Amino acid sequence: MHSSPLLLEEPIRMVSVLEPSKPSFFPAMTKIVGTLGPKSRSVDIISRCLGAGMSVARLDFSWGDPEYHQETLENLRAAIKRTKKLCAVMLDTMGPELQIVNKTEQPITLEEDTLVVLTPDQNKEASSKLLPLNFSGLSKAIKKGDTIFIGKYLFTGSETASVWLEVNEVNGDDISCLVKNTATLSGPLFTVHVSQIHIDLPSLTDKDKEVIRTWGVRNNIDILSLYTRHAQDICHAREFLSNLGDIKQTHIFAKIENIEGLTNFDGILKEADGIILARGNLGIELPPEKVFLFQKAAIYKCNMAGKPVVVTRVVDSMTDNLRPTRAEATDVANAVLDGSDAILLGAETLRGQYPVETISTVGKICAEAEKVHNQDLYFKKAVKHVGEPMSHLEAIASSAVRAAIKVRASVIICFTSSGRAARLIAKYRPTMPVISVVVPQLKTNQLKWTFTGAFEARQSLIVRGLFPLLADPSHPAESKSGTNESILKVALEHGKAFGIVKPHDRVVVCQKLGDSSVVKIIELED
Ligand SMILES: Nc1ncnc2c1ncn2[C@@H]1O[C@H](COP(=O)(O)OP(=O)(O)O)[C@@H](O)[C@H]1O
Ligand SMILES: C=C(OP(=O)(O)O)C(=O)O
Ligand SMILES: [K+]
Ligand SMILES: [Mg+2]
Repeated sequence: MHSSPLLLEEPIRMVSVLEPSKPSFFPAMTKIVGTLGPKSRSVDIISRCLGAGMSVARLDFSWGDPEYHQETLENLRAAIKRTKKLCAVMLDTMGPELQIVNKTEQPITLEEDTLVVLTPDQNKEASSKLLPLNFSGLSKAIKKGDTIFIGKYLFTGSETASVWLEVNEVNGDDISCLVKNTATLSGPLFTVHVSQIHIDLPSLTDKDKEVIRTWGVRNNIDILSLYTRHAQDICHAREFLSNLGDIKQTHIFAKIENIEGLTNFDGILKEADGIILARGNLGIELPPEKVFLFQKAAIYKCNMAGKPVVVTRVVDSMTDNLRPTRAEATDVANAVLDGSDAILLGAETLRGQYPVETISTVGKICAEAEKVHNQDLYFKKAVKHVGEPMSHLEAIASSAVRAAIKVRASVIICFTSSGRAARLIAKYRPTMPVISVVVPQLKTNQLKWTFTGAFEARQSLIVRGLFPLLADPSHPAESKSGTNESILKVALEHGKAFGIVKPHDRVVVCQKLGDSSVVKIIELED
């Protein structure tokens, strides 16, 4: 891997640190995924989250029933209507996640140096002596001396409510463990992580399939987040989706949670539409001094492949605090400089006290980091990596970005149907927003005629720098004629309303005229 010595544009003027960041009407180029739950499911709060810059909502089926998530989703839809802001929907599966259900929800205190038994008998009640696990195969996969981590669902790492256990003895299906630190586990659900073992459960479990087949299909989900250990996991999930009508278009994001996913990363990246670096679990699995290395190596590979990459667990402490720690604030900026497309918030929005403030704080940090990202160096690396001869579309996309930077365009407008052209432009990390104008196409499945475009538009809401606009379906006939003038007008109006296009600005447009793809530079009047 070639790593970059210069992620920052240098030298940074020291006084720029003291210049207040301009209040921006426009969100950061880096996208924010918010997990919706108890503290973020009313129409009012979701509207404010959208206003603060959330562009993807994650509904996590590791927890909650379909009716609960449906209610949240209906509220999201109402908030989208109210705010007129687009938002994609991500369904997160449970996969082979190990969990302990605490039916009584009474807090459980585990004392250092005492013993606790993990049992697969889920009829038992959780207590400080016995913890019922949702998996019966663990005793066969584990041995004396292994380490087990148990945390609150969406553990943040900053709470004192996580516990480390050391396996003392395996007795049939039961595992007796030594408690390494005193902690009180609270809440209805705890996540269990065992380092470096293979959990013999499919990545897409029967429960996940049921949720996708019913809830996912009913709601036309845009993105599926899949616990991934192997490229085959993605292929299987895609095959499963292919038989489910419209959601065969759903993008599959591979969530890399453990060493298996890390080892098979290249193959997974080839098959997936995007990658989520689940640093919560990975951060436990890897030695602390190696976490940054995986992050940088993985993001680089995603960037060069032109596939979106999402980083999780950035501002855990904002679950209970209005300000992030310095380490967290710096970590967000570094994730942007490393090249991530989006930041995923978990506990912060799901059960945190400040979901809206967290989104806006993370957005502000991202925006500052984007300003000093060394685009020039990045661009050269990306072009070199592609090599020559380039495909036509790759040449067009990179030229559009280069031209836009050279003429200081305020925005790039890209016409696209499949979304491919817009994603390729984003790959070259333009410093200005890209309005991806998705032009609907009429298609039929022999039963009915429908327009494509809505999926494609929403799916770009997780890509750095892309701001989709779904063109009016009354336009597609015109797009065939290749002029698109009236759609372009709408896109410019949209840019003006957003505050990113002003009179006399230069704009780069990428579109097809007849059979040729063209990049043109236009100078606006007033
Ligand atoms: N409806 C459209 N009108 C004009 N140009 C378009 C349209 N859709 C795509 N293009 C242009 O065609 C080229 C291929 O884009 P791409 O997104 O790969 O389209 P698709 O895969 O849907 O044909 C790009 O230059 C893009 O800007
Ligand atoms: C996002 C993560 O996991 P989960 O799906 O459990 O929230 C993570 O581990 O970083
Ligand atoms: K999950
Ligand atoms: Mg996790």
